[in-house]
Amino acid sequence: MAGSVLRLHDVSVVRDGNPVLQGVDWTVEPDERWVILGPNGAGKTTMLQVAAAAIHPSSGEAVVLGETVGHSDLSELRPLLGFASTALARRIPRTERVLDVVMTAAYAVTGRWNELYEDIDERRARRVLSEWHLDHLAERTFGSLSDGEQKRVQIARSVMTDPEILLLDEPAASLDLGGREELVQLLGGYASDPKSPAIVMVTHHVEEIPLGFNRALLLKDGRVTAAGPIAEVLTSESLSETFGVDVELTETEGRFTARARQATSD
Ligand SMILES: Nc1ncnc2c1ncn2[C@@H]1O[C@H](COP(=O)(O)OP(=O)(O)OP(=O)(O)O)[C@@H](O)[C@H]1O
Repeated sequence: MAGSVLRLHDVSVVRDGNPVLQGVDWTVEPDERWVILGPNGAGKTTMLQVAAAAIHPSSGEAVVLGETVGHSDLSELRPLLGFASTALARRIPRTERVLDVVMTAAYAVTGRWNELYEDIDERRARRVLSEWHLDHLAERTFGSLSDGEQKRVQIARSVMTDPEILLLDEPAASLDLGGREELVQLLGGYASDPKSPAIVMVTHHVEEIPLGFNRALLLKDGRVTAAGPIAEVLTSESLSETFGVDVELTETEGRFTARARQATSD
């Protein structure tokens, strides 16, 4: 689509009387891949929920894929918004066949089911499974997969409908080193493909930022402390300020690591 995929203008979200997001301005363009970082409770998941049009701003304006949230019927947009989170994954029946977990994402799009669609959807689901290194697991049940495999299935499901924006809430959480690296590598390949949609990923760890991610947004207490090109925004200083810890950030060949600096005694 032409134009921005997401535009937030002076967005605030109040929950239980508490400001969770305050005065957020943010624009996401189709070729951008964003990482959102910030301390626990900073409002990261809430940002994704606004971006997914799952919640309305308490004030300000959110425009998702050209439609203003709260002023338009967004049901037609749903298939164009890919979303993967642990909360969503909990709703997937453990006994469901992996192929069906991915393929059912398409039912919501077509809203119908006949042999022609079955064929097209199954072929697409198998192709998506293969892209996420899951083809050998297509006939297994979701509950029998490892955490890493389940995470990849969630992402495969969220890209099945060929979305225009992909929103990922902590996709590498709870993965061991091998699982994390496999996922980060696959996400890196996906993010680097110009045909891929805009991507927004929330994470707690800079180590989980895949190659190809080109924008970063830092949140603290519901406010954006920095947003823009990743090389400008992700610095030792900005992370230290946002997390309230004296942090040293290192970048090696496009991947990041962060650690707290040792306190020095005078
Ligand atoms: N449904 C809700 N009702 C009341 N408060 C909420 C609700 N959802 C979130 N909050 C509060 O809003 C704040 C931001 O929550 P959010 O989940 O967006 O933060 P986060 O940055 O994703 O946190 P974490 O890193 O811990 O996942 C928190 O203080 C949280 O307790």
